[in-house]
Amino acid sequence: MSRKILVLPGDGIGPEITAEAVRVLEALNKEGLNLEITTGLLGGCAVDATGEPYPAETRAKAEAADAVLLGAVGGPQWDTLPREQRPERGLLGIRKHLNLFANLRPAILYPELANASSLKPEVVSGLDILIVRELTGDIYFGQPRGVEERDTEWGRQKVGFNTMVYAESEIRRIAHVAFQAAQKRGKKLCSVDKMNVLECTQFWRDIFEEVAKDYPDVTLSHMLVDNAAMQLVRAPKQFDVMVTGNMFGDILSDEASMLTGSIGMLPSASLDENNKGLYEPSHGSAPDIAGKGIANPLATILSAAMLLRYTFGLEAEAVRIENAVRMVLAQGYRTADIYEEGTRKVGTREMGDAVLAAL
Ligand SMILES: NC(=O)c1ccc[n+]([C@@H]2O[C@H](COP(=O)([O-])OP(=O)(O)OC[C@H]3O[C@@H](n4cnc5c(N)ncnc54)[C@H](O)[C@@H]3O)[C@@H](O)[C@H]2O)c1
Ligand SMILES: CC(C)[C@H](C(=O)O)[C@@H](O)C(=O)O
Ligand SMILES: [Mg+2]
Repeated sequence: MSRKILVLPGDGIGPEITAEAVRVLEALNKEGLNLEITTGLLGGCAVDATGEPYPAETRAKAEAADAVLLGAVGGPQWDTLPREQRPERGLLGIRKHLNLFANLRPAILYPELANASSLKPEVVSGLDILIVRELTGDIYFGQPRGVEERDTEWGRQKVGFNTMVYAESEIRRIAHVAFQAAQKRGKKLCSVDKMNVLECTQFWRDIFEEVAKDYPDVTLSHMLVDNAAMQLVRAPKQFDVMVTGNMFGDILSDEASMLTGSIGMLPSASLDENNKGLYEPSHGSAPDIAGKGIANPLATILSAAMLLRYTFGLEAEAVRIENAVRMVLAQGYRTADIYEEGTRKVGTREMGDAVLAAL
């Protein structure tokens, strides 16, 4: 049986960075992994071609695939479209459609990038955090949402609103993913919420306390999100696995990426209950550098490693890719975002070449 991978390059730097990850997968495929790689449209490029950010053809391809590798979607040229047609809706659409509720975002500092980190080397050296972000609930999807005219305490006027909502079953299933991840790592889980203000997240905390009884070997702690944002830059190594809702996870994972040197280093896996997954760098389409051939492809290449690990159980091949990335960093190859004096500045394609050579 072939292993079916759907590649969705998307917009901006998406096609440039996925091309390098696909070259890595194809190189390994020559050794008989039986990967069957097809491509499709998601995001702004899909809107331009079909009028929809997540067209029916892509939905069918996504259903048929075992795993999806995504570049990134979005860009200013689509920001003024009606909301339903914006590229980001395509991304939210595929996450919801495939039930990809568990988003794993590992923030690992490679020793060679200690000086590229936003923090002092002694504060970050050896950093290895896993952020588990719930991905298909929260204020991102909650109803009601919109803009409408209402009577308010300041008179009748237009009001914008979104709703933060989590069902008990949604909290339980992400809690199990997080506790099990913690069991495999340092047996320490920090759940991040805003229970001092938001009922929804008090409920989140209460459910986590209940689920904790199933995992007596894991130490559960709780932290308010504002403090967590501060602690991440003060003393990030206090964390091992962090778990939080969709919106807080979005923000904290971008913050954590800078501890690793660049957002161009942070891969991610978005999984359903059966390890069908979508794999993508945590960053966006970077319109400011798109088409210049200078984007860092390593987050996408590392996402391809996660794809082999989580969807196909190909641990040895995943480790090979990760070791190749370590090797190119040790050899001094740097894209502009992680460049420092004394290293070799390369573009997207040359970085891909270096990873292939290291493989
Ligand atoms: N998963 C996704 O598809 C995704 C994620 C985030 C943002 N977006 C979309 O991307 C567009 C741009 O968003 P943004 O500017 O806020 O965030 P962004 O992550 O695209 O860019 C933020 C900054 O990081 C830099 N950067 C990002 N990836 C890089 C890489 N691989 N190598 C080097 N530098 C990199 C960019 O040049 C920019 O300066 C928006 O339309 C947004 O909605 C998509
Ligand atoms: C583009 C956007 C919808 C997306 C999100 O907020 O989830 C992105 O920021 C991410 O982190 O994957
Ligand atoms: Mg984000």
